[in-house]
Amino acid sequence: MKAITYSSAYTIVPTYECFNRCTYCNFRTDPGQDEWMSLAQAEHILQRLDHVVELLILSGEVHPNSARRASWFDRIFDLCKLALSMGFLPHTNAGILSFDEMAKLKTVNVSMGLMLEQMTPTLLESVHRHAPSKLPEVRLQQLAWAGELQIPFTTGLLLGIGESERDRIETLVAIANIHEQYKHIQEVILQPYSPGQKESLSQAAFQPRQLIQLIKIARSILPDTISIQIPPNLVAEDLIACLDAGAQDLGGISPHDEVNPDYPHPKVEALRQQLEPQSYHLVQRLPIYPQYDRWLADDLRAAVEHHRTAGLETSKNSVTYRK
Ligand SMILES: O=c1nc2n(C[C@H](O)[C@H](O)[C@H](O)CO)c3cc(O)ccc3cc-2c(=O)[nH]1
Ligand SMILES: C[C@H]1O[C@@H](n2cnc3c(N)ncnc32)[C@H](O)[C@@H]1O
Ligand code: MET
Ligand code: SF4
Repeated sequence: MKAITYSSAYTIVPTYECFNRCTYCNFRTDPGQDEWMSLAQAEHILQRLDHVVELLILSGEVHPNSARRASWFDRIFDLCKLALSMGFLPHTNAGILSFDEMAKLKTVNVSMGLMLEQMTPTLLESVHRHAPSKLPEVRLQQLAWAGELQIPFTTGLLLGIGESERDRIETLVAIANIHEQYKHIQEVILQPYSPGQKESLSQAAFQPRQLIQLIKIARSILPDTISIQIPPNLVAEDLIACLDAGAQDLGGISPHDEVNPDYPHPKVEALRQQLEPQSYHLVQRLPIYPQYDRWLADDLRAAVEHHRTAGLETSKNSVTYRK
């Protein structure tokens, strides 16, 4: 039996407003068109969650020069603090951050994330023409800063947005290189672009056959300690083939996929039933991988350790985490 991991997650969205206009996005609204999530609203939601460990804070972006940037950042910080105080483990992906913002968020997150997406600059003339946050060198710099700050980090590729096969390999090599320097990448998401209702791009989804091939290539480029994550709701009937190719993680399983709202996440029990007959054992993990616990400040490390021991006591399906 091979272990396949997932995280029991819930996603909150501080705001859907975003100054970028990625043509494949089904998430964003225009700046000023969305009311931000209040702490009271968040508390109301969080109080009702059962069996959720990870709180994923996923946000649209307010322009760094906007007068509202500071209050946007403060809201995200406060939401993380609230989540921690209620026993959840926060993982934030709020797009591009300043070094100072990233350093502050490290104090209230057990891990963070940002998709590198693709390194090729050609996309700046197509899907990212109106998305200043998607400059490849800016995103690569974010990964470097996360490394300098010793933040356990999740990144990944967005596939099928106009890149070539060679571009994908270059992006994987860029991730491997930055990890070589800082050793901070805990997982890489291979995210097939999947068309939704709201976007303007509206092209065919990334081909499963290509995804399976890419998982094998990624496995040969990335070190073994980096887990390859695939979203089960976007690969549907090809899930087992993806696992056979070397993917080991299914990411955060939450009631809604906020990024791909047209593709609901399968239930954990349904996934388990799909995996077990194929000799794959579904195991819950935390949003931080055990080898990074030592990078956390004392309060965060205590929260994580609480979950690791609680998990071992209450679930016969949980992993024996090794230090
Ligand atoms: O439900 C989702 N979770 C997404 N997650 C959540 C992710 O699966 C988990 O938060 C991490 O694996 C940590 O447990 C992301 C996290 C990142 O850091 C970067 C990108 C994503 C993308 C998605 C996504 O499209 N849908
Ligand atoms: C949270 C991450 O989700 C990815 N993302 C944004 N839109 C889509 C889509 N239509 N399909 C798949 N992934 C998407 C982006 O790479 C973003 O960084
Ligand atoms: N805006 C951020 C990004 O694209 C995170 C949310 S995307 C729906 O990287
Ligand atoms: S993908 Fe992220 S950066 Fe791009 S428009 Fe959507 S929310 Fe904004």
